[in-house]
Amino acid sequence: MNSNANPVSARRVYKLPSPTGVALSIMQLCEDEHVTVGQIAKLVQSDPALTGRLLKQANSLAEGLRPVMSALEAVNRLGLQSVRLLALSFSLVDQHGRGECEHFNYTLFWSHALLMAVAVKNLGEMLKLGMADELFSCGLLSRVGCLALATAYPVEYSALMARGLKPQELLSEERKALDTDHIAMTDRLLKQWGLPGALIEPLKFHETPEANTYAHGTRQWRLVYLTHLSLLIANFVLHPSNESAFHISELRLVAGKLGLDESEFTECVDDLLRQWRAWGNSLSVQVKDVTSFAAMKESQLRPDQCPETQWFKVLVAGEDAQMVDVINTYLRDECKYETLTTNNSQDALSLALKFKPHAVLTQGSGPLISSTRLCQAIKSNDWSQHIYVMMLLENDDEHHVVAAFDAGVDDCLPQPVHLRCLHARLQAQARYVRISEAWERDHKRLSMAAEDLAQSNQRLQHSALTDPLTSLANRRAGLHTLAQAWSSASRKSTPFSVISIDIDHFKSINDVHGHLVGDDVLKLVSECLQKQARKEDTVCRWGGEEFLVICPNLELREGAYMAERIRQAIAQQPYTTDSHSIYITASLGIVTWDSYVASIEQLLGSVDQALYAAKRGGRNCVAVHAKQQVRVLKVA
Ligand SMILES: Nc1nc2c(ncn2[C@@H]2O[C@H](COP(=O)(O)OP(=O)(O)OP(=O)(O)O)[C@@H](O)[C@H]2O)c(=O)[nH]1
Repeated sequence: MNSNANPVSARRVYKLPSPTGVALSIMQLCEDEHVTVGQIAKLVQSDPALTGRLLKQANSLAEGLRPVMSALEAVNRLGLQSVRLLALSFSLVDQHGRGECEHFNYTLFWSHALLMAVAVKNLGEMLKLGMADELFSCGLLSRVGCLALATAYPVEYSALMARGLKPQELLSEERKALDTDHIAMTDRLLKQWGLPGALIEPLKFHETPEANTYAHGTRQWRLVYLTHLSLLIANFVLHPSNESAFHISELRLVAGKLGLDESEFTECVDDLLRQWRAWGNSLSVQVKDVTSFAAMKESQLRPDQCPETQWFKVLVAGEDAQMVDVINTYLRDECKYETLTTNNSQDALSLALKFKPHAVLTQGSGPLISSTRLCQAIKSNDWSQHIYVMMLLENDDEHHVVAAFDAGVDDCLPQPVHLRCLHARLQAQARYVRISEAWERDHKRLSMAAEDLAQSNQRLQHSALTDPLTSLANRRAGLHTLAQAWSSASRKSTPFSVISIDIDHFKSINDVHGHLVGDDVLKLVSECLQKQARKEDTVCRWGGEEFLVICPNLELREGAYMAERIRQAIAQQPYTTDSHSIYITASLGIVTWDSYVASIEQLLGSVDQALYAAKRGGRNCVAVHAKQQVRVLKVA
């Protein structure tokens, strides 16, 4: 495809945030595998601001160590990879403090990014999830995709920003408008700049942690929640809202998921707020003067700081300018609502789209049809149908009232409007909005808790039935499978075979090479068994160095072949280290269900007898228990 055909993608090629000057030279020099610390330190020295910031970083990491005083010492202490990432990060902060994208708030972006940087670093270090400088850069650049979109598409992105989208709407709107989104852009840039892949991947889920597919509790999973928690902290500090109570409980919930208790978490947040302010001074990034997390929580929750109605937004649309003005002044000054007005009902819908009011007052003094149309339009859109629409009727006769309700209004008031009546009705609606928002929050919290519970139940169930060393089914799960196979075989009179495998002289492997090697040998044998088993077979660790393979629909003859194949596979796959190989063999017993076998215990007793016969027969061989007799099949 001709790239010029799409001006947006053409611009993308060269207009992205990138390091310049000394930082760029450092990044280029670091690509040379023979570069020395001295060469990098010399470059660092040529930029006094960078030297100062690296010294600060090097000294902050080294509690109790002698303070470093020179660029060379700082580079030595931090390491080349850290210096590279920090130089990149600082350069981006310096270069992109402002830009062309009119409605993109560059100051807020960096303030937020810096708070995320310190949060990811501090919490990540506390949770032992990575190296401090890598975590810092990862946090700082975790949303660099937003800056990239503002840089690459200043006009289009400015239009998106002007719409005041909710965070959860931003991604899809970016994709619609730009055919990409900030998460994809962040991913692309971080890969290009060489941040560690192990940090970049989990970062993709920092806004939507519930979408991650990592196993619960793994490092990757914890990194997802670490970056999500850092995002919540930064949002809480920098975007206080009337939903503070909800955000605080969300913060607690996520901190709890990461195993942080309340006081530990509060202390850590206070500490990172202090460091955020210090970094703000050093990087000339504007930060908020926040004293402590506890104080913030309190002030955000104090009713006098957040009047009960300040959050409630009303759009007043009507052609009678004087009346609109009177109503607006009353709602804004007396009722403390956030208001917006228009005298043109044609504009009202597009204004509603931007302003996202909780209520729309439409005045029917002009042709009633325009108010009715506005109401129909509001009620027919997904995004606006929940908005409370009140029509102010010039004439409250039966015909007009019915027509208004037919159009979908939620309420009507006759003119002249009694302002206190209007207020009372809007108050009732505000209460309703509050209750439904609280219900949604509770619902979300409950679903999160239910999801947690379901996950921990799953984990419990899994660990109750799984051998932790080999991840095979354990004895308990094996017994359950045996019972199922037994009942199916008795019902349908179909055969099933059980093969018992015991590693030969395993004790001496432990004695000679140590238990860790012994463990590895057990894992190797279990992998080998899984490879040899059919899809419908169950391989389980029966105990110690003994395994059981339960094979439905397998007759004795085929079972004996399979046992022999297993024996050979184990014998042909030694455990190898750099210095030596350990040759492993196993003895195997096999029995097939037959109607003369009275119980599972008897079946297990028979397979045991076969196994001991194989051991007595010289090991590394298969013995069969059939027709009340035991026979060694083959001695290797
Ligand atoms: N490394 C390791 N060793 C284990 C584990 N479970 C059991 N063992 C060891 O397995 C060894 C089994 O030894 P024995 O029962 O004497 O059997 P063996 O040495 O294989 O001898 P034969 O079966 O007669 O060939 C013991 O030393 C146990 O301590 C485990 O999970 N890891």
